Formats: sequence, structure tokens, C-alpha cells
Amino acid sequence: METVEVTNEKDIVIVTLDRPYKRNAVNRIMIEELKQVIEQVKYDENLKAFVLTAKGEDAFCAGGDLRDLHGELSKEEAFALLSQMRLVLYDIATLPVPTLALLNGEARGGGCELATACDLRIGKNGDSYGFVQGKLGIIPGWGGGALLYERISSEETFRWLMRSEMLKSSEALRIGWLQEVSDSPDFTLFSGKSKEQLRFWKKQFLKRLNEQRLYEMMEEETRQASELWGSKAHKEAIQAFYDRNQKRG
Ligand SMILES: CC[C@H](C(=O)O)C(=O)SCCNC(=O)CCNC(=O)[C@H](O)C(C)(C)COP(=O)(O)OP(=O)(O)OC[C@H]1O[C@@H](n2cnc3c(N)ncnc32)[C@H](O)[C@@H]1OP(=O)(O)O
Repeated sequence: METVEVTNEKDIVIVTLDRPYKRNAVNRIMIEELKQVIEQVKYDENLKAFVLTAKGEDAFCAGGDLRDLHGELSKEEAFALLSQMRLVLYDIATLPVPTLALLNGEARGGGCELATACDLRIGKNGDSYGFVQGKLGIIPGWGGGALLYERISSEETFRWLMRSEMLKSSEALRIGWLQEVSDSPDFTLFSGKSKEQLRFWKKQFLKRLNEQRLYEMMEEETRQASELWGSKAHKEAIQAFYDRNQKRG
């Protein structure tokens, strides 16, 4: 695979985003590869746990690729494209095994959405994380906003989405988005547990989730985001990103 590396350590699958030179931004190839990986993982009965991480020191994921997934897309095209990633996130959120995002670096926009699809998140001291879509004239479009409502309080979700700012790891820990902050995040949490234990715990965790409602909320979010894709504010924000990068040469 070109943008995703998959390894297996004693039936714990480790999925590593592998575009560090682009801050692991999700492009169309990565969406396709993640779809393939999740399709395999979903039906692997030997699997004990799922870990999502990324290459490099700087970023876990800088969100959707602003060159590949934005630009001149119609509402319908945006909906179709965003939906592919939404289904990846929904599948991760409902996997039958515990899932953990090991945040090797910062997460922005869709990067935060992807991490929120996992059951748990471990971040690094000093890093920041942000649902920054609001600063780009849009809202989260992969269903990550709907997922955030499942993970932390409604008030903190509402506030974070509207502030659209990066939060320091200490603040992300305080509001409960991160469960742990460490200098070197790892997945020892799963060590020494049997497949049965891990799957039973996940079954209990999923019982708290109304999967049908979550699916509908995520879909509605994608629909709303696609309406904003063609907005003046979004087009200007994308142009500003292109201009900034061009200036820096
Ligand atoms: C529904 C979710 C929604 C979606 O797209 O569908 C989103 O996720 S919106 C995207 C939200 N993300 C952002 O707004 C982040 C944009 N990137 C940045 O602000 C910066 O690149 C940053 C802060 C992540 C890193 O800054 P730094 O100075 O450390 O590095 P560079 O800017 O030089 O980045 C290195 C290299 O990566 C490319 N890059 C980074 N992020 C993206 C991105 N989201 N899309 C495409 N490309 C990205 C950047 O252009 C540089 O490439 P180069 O070829 O070297 O110019």
C-alpha cells in the first residue's frame, strides 16, 4: 500500500498512516486503502484489538487533503467523497474489538475526526488537537462531530466545534477526549488480555451506543458539510492555504 502501513503484533492490528511529508493528510488513495484495510479487519475473527497511529513526529493527521478533496466540487460530489470517509469512521467506531488512537503528533480537522472514531485516544505531552473546520468555513464532514458527541459531554463538544481551536493535550485530557497523555504513547493497555476479554469489554462498550442513531447523525453531518463545500468562506480558506504554501515556495 502507498499511504497506509498495516502490521500485526500478536493479533493486535496496527494501522499506520504513511504520508508524513504531507502531515498524513487523507487523500483519495488513503481513503481507498483505509477502506480495504477496514474491510479485512472487520471480519478477522482472530483479532484482539485495533490501533491507529501515523508516521513522523509532527502530525498524526492534518485532516482531509486540501488539494485533493476540496476545490471545485459540487454538493453531490462533496457528499459522495465525504461519505466514503464517513463509512470508514463508522466502521472503526463499531468494530467488535477495542480501538485505540495512538496520537504520535498533532491532529487537525478530519485528523481529529478519525481519532474520535476510536474508542480511546492517547496523546503526547505538548501536542495540540483541533476540530478546526469552523475556521475553513465548513463543519466536520466525516461524521466526527456526531462521534464527538458520543465521546465527551454535549457542552464541551458544542464549544470545541464552535471555537474551532487547537486544544493543548492537557485541555484535551481535561474534557475527556484524551484518556492519557504520555511522552511515548503505547498500547500496553491490551497486553496480557485474551481475545475473549477484549471482545466482551468492547461488546459492553458498544451496548451504550445507539448504532442506528449514530449512523443517521453522521450521515446528516456529511450532508450539512457538503452544503458548505461551495460556500464563499470555504473557497477563500482553501485559496489562502494554497497561497500560503506557494509563497513559502
Ligand atoms: C471533513 C474534514 C475536512 C476535510 O478535508 O474533509 C478537513 O480535514 S479540513 C482540513 C483541516 N486541516 C487543516 O486545515 C490543516 C492544513 N495544514 C496546516 O495548517 C499546516 O500544514 C500544518 C499546521 C498541519 C503543518 O504546518 P507546518 O508548517 O509544520 O508544515 P507545512 O504546512 O509545510 O506542511 C507540510 C506539507 O504538508 C502539506 N499539508 C499539510 N496539511 C495538509 C492538508 N490538510 N492538505 C494537503 N496538504 C497538507 C503542506 O501543504 C506541505 O506540503 P508541501 O508540498 O511541502 O507544500
